[in-house]
Amino acid sequence: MNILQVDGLTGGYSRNRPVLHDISFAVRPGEMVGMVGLNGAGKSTTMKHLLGLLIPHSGSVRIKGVTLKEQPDTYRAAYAYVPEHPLVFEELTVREHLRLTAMAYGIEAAAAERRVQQLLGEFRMDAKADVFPGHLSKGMQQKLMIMNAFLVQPDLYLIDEPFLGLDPLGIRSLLDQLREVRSQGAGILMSSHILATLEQYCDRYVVIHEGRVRAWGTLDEIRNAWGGKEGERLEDVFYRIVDGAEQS
Ligand SMILES: Nc1ncnc2c1ncn2[C@@H]1O[C@H](COP(=O)(O)OP(=O)(O)OP(=O)(O)O)[C@@H](O)[C@H]1O
Repeated sequence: MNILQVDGLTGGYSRNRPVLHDISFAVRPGEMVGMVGLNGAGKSTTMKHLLGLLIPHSGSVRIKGVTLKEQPDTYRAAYAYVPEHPLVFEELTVREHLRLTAMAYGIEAAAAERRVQQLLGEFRMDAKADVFPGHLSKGMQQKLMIMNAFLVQPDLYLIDEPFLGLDPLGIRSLLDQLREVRSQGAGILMSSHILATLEQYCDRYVVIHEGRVRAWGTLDEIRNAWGGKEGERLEDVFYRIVDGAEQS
């Protein structure tokens, strides 16, 4: 069973002006899917539907086989979300954020402390463990969001443009951790404009353009569908897809 299944999703911010049209794609357990598209293509709007912040006008979003309406607790407990812009509580330190997340997800205290320590080390945040977010750099705040997600160890990771604020070591740590959770069976959906990095890590791609899926599958499948040459890079295929769409 797919961990995430999006079928014919039409939606957006107002009923009479949908932003997304008939979006379909899926994420399997143990798979990383890259979501790509130009500014305004509909990636964040898609994410908001997956998070349950927007309600589909038609079509459906299933996580672990259930819609948010059918089983809200199962649906919400199955994913962790890393937003593009960090959302932090000003009055909680880094460690307190992580403890709060552990409590909210019912993670046993001793196990949570061990994981927190590991994550602080992995993301080079030991020295900042007892610091308030207002005293962290933007990239460090982003690391806090990322550590929260890995602490929960969900079945599905939803990650919005993670690379822009992170330093090269932070990016490496994120990708290493994602590889590890993927090998343990988690599904990952990651949106990004950094196509060269996505290409190194993702198993499949969904290309969104003007609110519609223009291409979906492995790089080979997408290349074949768009008449690409063998070995052509994601960036070049992407360029032809959106350029072709503009001209059609
Ligand atoms: N809160 C909102 N209310 C109404 N329309 C919105 C809102 N947020 C985004 N939109 C519109 O929805 C469309 C898709 O935007 P979205 O934010 O999903 O794009 P994106 O692919 O995430 O772009 P980017 O790469 O710039 O983050 C755009 O036309 C945008 O103007």
